[in-house]
Parts: sequence; structure tokens; C-alpha cells
Amino acid sequence: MIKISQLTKRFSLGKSEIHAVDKINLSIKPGEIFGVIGYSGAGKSTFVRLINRLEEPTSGSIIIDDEDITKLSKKELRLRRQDIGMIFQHFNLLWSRTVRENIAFPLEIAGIEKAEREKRVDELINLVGLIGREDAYPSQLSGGQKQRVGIARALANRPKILLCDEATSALDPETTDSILSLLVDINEKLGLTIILITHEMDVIQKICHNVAVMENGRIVEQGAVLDLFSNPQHQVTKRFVEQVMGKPDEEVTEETLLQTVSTGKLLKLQFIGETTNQSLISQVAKKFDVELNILHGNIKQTQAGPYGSLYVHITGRDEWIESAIKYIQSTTVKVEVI
Ligand SMILES: Nc1ncnc2c1ncn2[C@@H]1O[C@H](COP(=O)(O)OP(=O)(O)OP(=O)(O)O)[C@@H](O)[C@H]1O
Repeated sequence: MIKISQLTKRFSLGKSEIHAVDKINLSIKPGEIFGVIGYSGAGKSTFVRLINRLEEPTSGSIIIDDEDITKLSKKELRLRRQDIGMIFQHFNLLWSRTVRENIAFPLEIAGIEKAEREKRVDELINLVGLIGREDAYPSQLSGGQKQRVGIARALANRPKILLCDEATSALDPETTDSILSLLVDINEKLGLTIILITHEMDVIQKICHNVAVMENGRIVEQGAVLDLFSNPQHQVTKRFVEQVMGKPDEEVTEETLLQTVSTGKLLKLQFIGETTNQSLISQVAKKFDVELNILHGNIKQTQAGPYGSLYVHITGRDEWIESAIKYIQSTTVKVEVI
């Protein structure tokens, strides 16, 4: 468990002061993927760098497993840092070292002897999918492969926490997805707690369990990803949700959809996690003598299941339609007859 209380970082710039991080309170559960999102200058990088004290806090506490990180001496901190790995937007690899040597570096610093080091490096290369690239130099790797080296190096000393500072922001969308899948994979396999900062809501949507939204050094809203998507409160959160879900389509309104429906009914199905839209539609079609035709919709996959809505035209005998609606009502999907 990570408990952050009243965490503050001020920078002095001449006579003025910047509150880069301003009295932040957060609890992060072990094994979760926790996202922090905000626009440029919101204070995300400063926040994440405070967690391993790459930046010294002005005030506040960071309790990790009952120990206040902010109170540790430099020597104690060096040991504790082995519990916290970090990956970066621009990878921060050592250019004169091969993949294998980059990954071995933190093990050398920790004083692990050679045979054990090599065994661990082999495991890590396997874990991040870099078999065959062990002897390449960073300049010979793609962006995605460089980040895989960054991840393997960060995991070398078996940390409990992985900090990700805009880890996919320099990557194209496909490579971003492959790195996000790798993060989910190691989160599940190793039970690792991941704290990631990003300015991209689709990163939050795809892999985070919980999220905090930052603006001007403060957290303006936080909660489960699905809750923030379905009920965003703050203006900044609403803008981030729009980044992923888009603005409501002005051309396609419920009225225009209704005009296309002469028989049967128009249903609006709202998915808020837990089920799969594909199987629900096919289950209804199999169980009841009705036909379903998807007219319009926008569904995104989150860690907690699909989120979004579908407009479905359902036709058949009235009693079958009623039974189908009752069945949908018995699931976690909300259904409304338009
Ligand atoms: N070392 C520093 N000295 C002075 N001001 C700083 C320093 N580091 C960050 N700041 C200021 O603190 C504020 C927060 O910066 P930070 O980099 O944490 O934001 P961010 O959300 O990560 O944005 P970005 O994604 O653009 O880096 C900004 O106003 C920034 O100019």
C-alpha cells in the first residue's frame, strides 16, 4: 500500500514560487495499475519523481509499506530504491552497452555476482520478449524494443513498484499497444504495482484500474477508471474522456435513428464494465426469436470490461422482444427503449 499525504513540491524561480505539486493525497493499492493524467505543466513528472525522491519533497509524506520514504537517509534510500523501478519517455539507455549489458547494469550496482546476474538477465530478456536481440546496441533497436530494454532493466532487482513517466509517448500507436500489453502482463504475472503518468486518456482507458486527474499541481478528481468515464465531474476530466469517446455525434441523434425504425423497437444498451458486448448480443439472438441490428455505437475496452453505448434495432414478435429486454435487464448492461 502506498499512502501519499499532503505531498507538496515548490520550485523557486527568482522571487516567485511554482507549486508544481500541491498538497496531494492518494492511496494506491498493491498490485494495481494507477494512472495519473494531466495536461503539460500539471505537475505529473514532478509528482512521479517525488515517489522515488529523484525530486525532494518540500513537505508531506509518502508511506510505502509502513515506511515514510521522505524520512530515509541517503544510504537507506539507495537500498529502498531497489524496490522502485522506473521507465522513461526517452528510455534513458546506456548507448555504449548492449541490451544484455544495459539490463545487467542495476544488478552490477547491487553487487550481484556474475553467474546469478547472467541467469537473471536471461529471465528478463525472455519476460520482455527480446530473445535474439541480446547483443544489439540501443541504436540498432526500434522504439518499442528500446522500451522493452528499459522495462527489463527497471525490473532487474525485482521491485515492488514500477513508475512509468510517459513511457509510451514517444511510440507509434501500434507499438504503444504492445508496450501497454507488456505492462499488463507483468502487472498480472509479478503482482507489481504500476504508477503511470500520461497525457493520453486512451492509455488510462486501456490498462489502468484507478486514475487521478491533475491540474495546476492538484488532484481535481480521482476514482475507478469506469466511474470517471461514466460520470466525469471536473471540466478537465470531461475533456480527457472526450479524447477517447469523442464528442456526441451531432449527425446521429436518437431522432434520426428512430426514423430508420418502422417495426420493432430501438434499444439503447449502456455497457459499464463486467460483460462483453459481443457475447450479450449473440446470446440474446440465440435465446430469443428476435433479430438484432446494431445501428450505432461507441464501445471502448477498459481493464474492468467494455464502456460505452450501442443503439440496437430489435425486431420479432412483441412477447419475444419483451422477454429479450427482460433478459438484458437481468445483466449488468443498462437497457432503455427509445
Ligand atoms: N526543476 C524545476 N525548476 C523550476 N520549475 C520546475 C522544475 N520542474 C518542473 N517545474 C515546473 O513545475 C510545473 C510542473 O511541471 P511538470 O514537469 O511536473 O509537469 P508535467 O505535468 O509533467 O508536464 P510535462 O508533461 O510538460 O512535463 C511546471 O510549471 C514546470 O515549469
